[in-house]
Amino acid sequence: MSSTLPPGLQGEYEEHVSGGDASRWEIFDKIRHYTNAFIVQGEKILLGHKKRGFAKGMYNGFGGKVEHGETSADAALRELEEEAGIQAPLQHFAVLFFTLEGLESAFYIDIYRAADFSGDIVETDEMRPQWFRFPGSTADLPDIPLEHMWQTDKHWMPLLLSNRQFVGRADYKIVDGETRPVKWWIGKTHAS
Ligand SMILES: COc1nc(N)nc2c1ncn2[C@H]1C[C@H](O)[C@@H](COP(=O)(O)OP(=O)(O)OP(=O)(O)O)O1
Repeated sequence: MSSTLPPGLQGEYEEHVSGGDASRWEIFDKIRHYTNAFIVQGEKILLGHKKRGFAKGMYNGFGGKVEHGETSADAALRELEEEAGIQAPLQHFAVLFFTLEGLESAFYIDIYRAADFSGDIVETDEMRPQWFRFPGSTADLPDIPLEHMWQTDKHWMPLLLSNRQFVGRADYKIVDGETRPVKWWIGKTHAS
């Protein structure tokens, strides 16, 4: 099954969803390592509204570049504290690999997940944190704002919420002035 994985990914996964078969996978020279952390508690998930820089105006988990000399796990903890003011027992959960037309490096993103956290959630210069309810939940919270997230997030968000590990790749291009996925593949762990 691993032979079906797109370049940039490793492991044993079964196809969950794919698209854009008319395109070939983009070739990449350089990879930049990033993290992205999600607090998933009961039937709610904590997301941040990006206030500046890359992907300003979009919602995402909390994360950023892994700095020189730092492990991915250290970077995930640092970015969560810098962007949301909290500490959490983050567990490595998934890997996403993206190329974005116009950027020199591909993104290799370690996704982390935790159910608990400590500290007070605070708005920072970079992110405004907010809780959202799971699809189907009656909690008094807004729905996950998928229309203001990266377009491929809707394919793996159900796996994150249902605690199914996954890997995925998407190649994004500028089409009619909009950044859109032209080819994608998401794989999930085999059912036990
Ligand atoms: C293209 O698809 C993407 N989808 C999702 N869901 N997340 C993505 C995608 N591409 C990048 N990301 C994530 C990876 C990181 O968590 C952030 C980007 O981090 P940022 O550029 O803000 O990194 P910092 O180190 O915080 O940067 P500055 O210190 O320069 O602000 O998006």
